[in-house]
Amino acid sequence: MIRAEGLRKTFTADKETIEAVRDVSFDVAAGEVVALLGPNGAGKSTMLRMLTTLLPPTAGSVHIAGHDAIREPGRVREAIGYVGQKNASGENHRIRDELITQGRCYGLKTRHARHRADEVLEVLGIGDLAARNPGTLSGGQRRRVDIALGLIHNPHVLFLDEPSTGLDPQSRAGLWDQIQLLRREYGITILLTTHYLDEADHMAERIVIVDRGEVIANGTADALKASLAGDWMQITTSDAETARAAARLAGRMAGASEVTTDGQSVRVRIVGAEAALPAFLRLLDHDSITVTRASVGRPSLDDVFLNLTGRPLEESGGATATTTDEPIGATHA
Ligand SMILES: Nc1ncnc2c1ncn2[C@@H]1O[C@H](COP(=O)(O)OP(=O)(O)OP(=O)(O)O)[C@@H](O)[C@H]1O
Repeated sequence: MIRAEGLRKTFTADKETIEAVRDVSFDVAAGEVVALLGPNGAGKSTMLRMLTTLLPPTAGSVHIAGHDAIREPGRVREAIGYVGQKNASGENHRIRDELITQGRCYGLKTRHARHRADEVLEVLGIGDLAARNPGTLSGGQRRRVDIALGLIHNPHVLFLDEPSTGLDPQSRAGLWDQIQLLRREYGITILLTTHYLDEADHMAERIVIVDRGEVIANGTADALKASLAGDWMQITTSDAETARAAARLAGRMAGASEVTTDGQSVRVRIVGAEAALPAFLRLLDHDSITVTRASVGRPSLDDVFLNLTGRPLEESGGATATTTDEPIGATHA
């Protein structure tokens, strides 16, 4: 449904050349929800603007729903909805009227535009706001109006540029549910950009990680975590010296890639942590090391980004506030 091949964009500002997007290629299948995840300035918005015909690429090609975005921009615009970072609605018109006007701009007959306006308001859970002016809405409600505007002409593909930036956690969760519902109701293909790890993890079936204008990884969250970061196991001992002795044992285990201690605790990044933990506990027992707590867990997407780039997404201008490693089990000795 979406195909980008060898996409490049070079800007010139103050005699400086900025390679915002460098040789990017990826596909999105019909009905998929894919997130472009990367820190501020990674090139996500620039990619989206090229995919949606708003910006001509310096090189490369874009096909959406079988249409060439450079040669047939009109056909592409008919097939897509685009929700940018800024609010799309004005301040002073009633929401339903604004939706109908937008539908008319897309060539819908007035009756059809009214019907679609009611339908999208209902699907997005904002039917009761139809007569309100956008200026009176909360951030989360207003973002839903933006999405309603992007959906009015019943597009095959919806592009969302940072859909939940600036929203509180409750509004973000509500918006995610609505976007999932859209996909279930309409089978719509969705490509969103985000610098929130939890948004990519929660929303997307596949994640394309971008950094400095390039795609550095592409896969499901589970596959990226499994292949690029490894599971972890953690134990707590009686004191710091014992923890250091346990860490030395962990370092000798097959598949252990990173061993760290923090006071009485030892954390080990290891392939197949669930299977490795009993073996580790047996080694510790053999050396008479008492363990008071043991757990295993999966890495977060932040670990994936760190492994790929050598720096955490947060330091790179991404947001990790609500993301932590996911525990997959814990035992107490
Ligand atoms: N019109 C422009 N002129 C010059 N440079 C630009 C222009 N638009 C974007 N850039 C630069 O291109 C790079 C990529 O910007 P882009 O907005 O695509 O990143 P992003 O990943 O969407 O970031 P954010 O998450 O902050 O929105 C940045 O270095 C940016 O400063």
